[in-house]
Amino acid sequence: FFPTKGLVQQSFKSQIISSGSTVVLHKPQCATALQMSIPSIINTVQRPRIAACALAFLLLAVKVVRDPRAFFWPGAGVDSQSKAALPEGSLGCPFVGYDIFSGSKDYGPFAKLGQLSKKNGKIFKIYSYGYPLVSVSGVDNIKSLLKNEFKDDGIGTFMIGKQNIGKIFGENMLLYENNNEKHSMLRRLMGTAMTPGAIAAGIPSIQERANYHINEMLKTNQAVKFEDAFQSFTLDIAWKQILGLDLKEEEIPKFHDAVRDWTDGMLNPFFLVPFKVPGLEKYTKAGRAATYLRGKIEEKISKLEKDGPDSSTLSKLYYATDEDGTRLTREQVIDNSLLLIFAGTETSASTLRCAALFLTLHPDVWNKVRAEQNEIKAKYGDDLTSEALENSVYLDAVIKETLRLQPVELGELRKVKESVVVDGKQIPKKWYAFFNAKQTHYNDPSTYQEDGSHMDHFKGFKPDRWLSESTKPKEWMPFGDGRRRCIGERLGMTEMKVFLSMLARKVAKCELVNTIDADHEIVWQKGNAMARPANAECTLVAA
Ligand code: HEM
Repeated sequence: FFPTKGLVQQSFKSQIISSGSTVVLHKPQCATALQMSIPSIINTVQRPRIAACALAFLLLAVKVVRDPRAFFWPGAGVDSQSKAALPEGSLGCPFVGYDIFSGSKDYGPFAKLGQLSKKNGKIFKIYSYGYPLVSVSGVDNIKSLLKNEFKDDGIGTFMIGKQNIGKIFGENMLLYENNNEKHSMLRRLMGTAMTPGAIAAGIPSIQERANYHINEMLKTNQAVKFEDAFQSFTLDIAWKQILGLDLKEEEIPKFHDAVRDWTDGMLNPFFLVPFKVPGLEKYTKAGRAATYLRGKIEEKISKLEKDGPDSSTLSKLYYATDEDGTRLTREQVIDNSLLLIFAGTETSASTLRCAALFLTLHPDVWNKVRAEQNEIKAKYGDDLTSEALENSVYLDAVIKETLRLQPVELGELRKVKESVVVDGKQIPKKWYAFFNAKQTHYNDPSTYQEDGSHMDHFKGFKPDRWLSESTKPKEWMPFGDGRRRCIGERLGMTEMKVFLSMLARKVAKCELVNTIDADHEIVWQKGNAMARPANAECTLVAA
């Protein structure tokens, strides 16, 4: 009776007073008195409460009945104006959805997304981490979605959101620019660093770094880890080619660690908290790494101002000038140099690790790569040029086939500003859409096999399919599409080709040591942005 104790007494009192006599209440009488008084208690006290509860309940029931989806999966309301149906697929567990980021040993990152992609059609809906999402696959569907990018009633890029990034990530990065004009301007100016001529000028320094790492691997008699070699190689491209730094041998590991600490910080969801509070960033590893990297870029800009342009990407960004004389600001140069490191390192290193794995699993393919490189070397000499790389057609096919099997699985999330219809399916306003490259590759009619073997790493890796128009995959988009298509595609392809062509010239045989488990399956790392074989070690035999 706790909440109504006083009122029960009050009610008794009123009955006693109304009978006009003195009453001693014994226990049974007490119960009867209580029974008698319940209606009046309810009348006096509970009615407003019950009424409030009932009203709330009613409102809730109306909400659930009117749009159960929006209730159980907040944010997943439907645009009732649109006649198009929602995509197929289930939103998953109410309020929670699916953990699409979860990976597994036999699949790698995004195993859950992979499972859902296999189960559903080309366009399907899911709910994850509080967001209603639509996965879009198929080249035509993806083009149809992305053509709305940057329109006021179209789609914008979501990810973390520019306002949350702060000093550590850089507010001027192309990746977070959702303003149409600003994005176009940044891309035009940054594009000058990615032209065929600009990339060709960087080939000698990329080759020098590839040679260094391959020679280091060949020096040891032990098994070497792909991971170490490829990550160090792409991190070297970052300081040597992208930033154009002249690091002393002893400073190279410091630079590598700084990039790793900085990117680890950015990929950690908790990092955003300290970086929203100005000044706190310097107390974190990622913040200190960002300060070091910014310092290096500042030093290089001062050098460029003193000595004039050189062949680095940073120099191209610094001197890029638009037709109307617009140039990138100092902050734009710094932030976007960092972005190129962020976007280019992990992607190229992971793809190289997969390519090396597939080449070691397929000695026949490796031998063909070697035969081609021997011919190229005989024709163009030891020094790699853009011509030599362009004519390395089989090597090109190896990399494309690697990216067909292991593309970036989850494209950037785009928030849909006004409902769009793709292939007859509604993607409602305020939902998020992303392009699903792996499902696109899976469903490509020119490679499709009923048993799924066209995506199998053992049976499906066939670079030869790229050599003829009739067998060439038609649905291939590992670099995305539309206005945000990867700006570093040419540089990435060049880095990967340079490394693998030097490897093929210097190494006769690679044998895997640790990568395949007892069930003869490849073991994958689980928690990265791109698939990477775990424990990938091999022994190398020099050519
Ligand atoms: C194997 C190598 C690579 C792959 C598979 C890859 C893939 C991608 C993908 C899928 C996107 C997103 C496109 C979209 O959302 O529409 C992207 C964007 C981007 N990539 Fe790459 N990338 C690679 C290498 C590089 C390299 C080497 C760089 C630079 C040095 C780079 C810089 C960028 C940038 C700056 C963007 C954002 C473009 C924008 O928002 O306008 N990428 N990349």
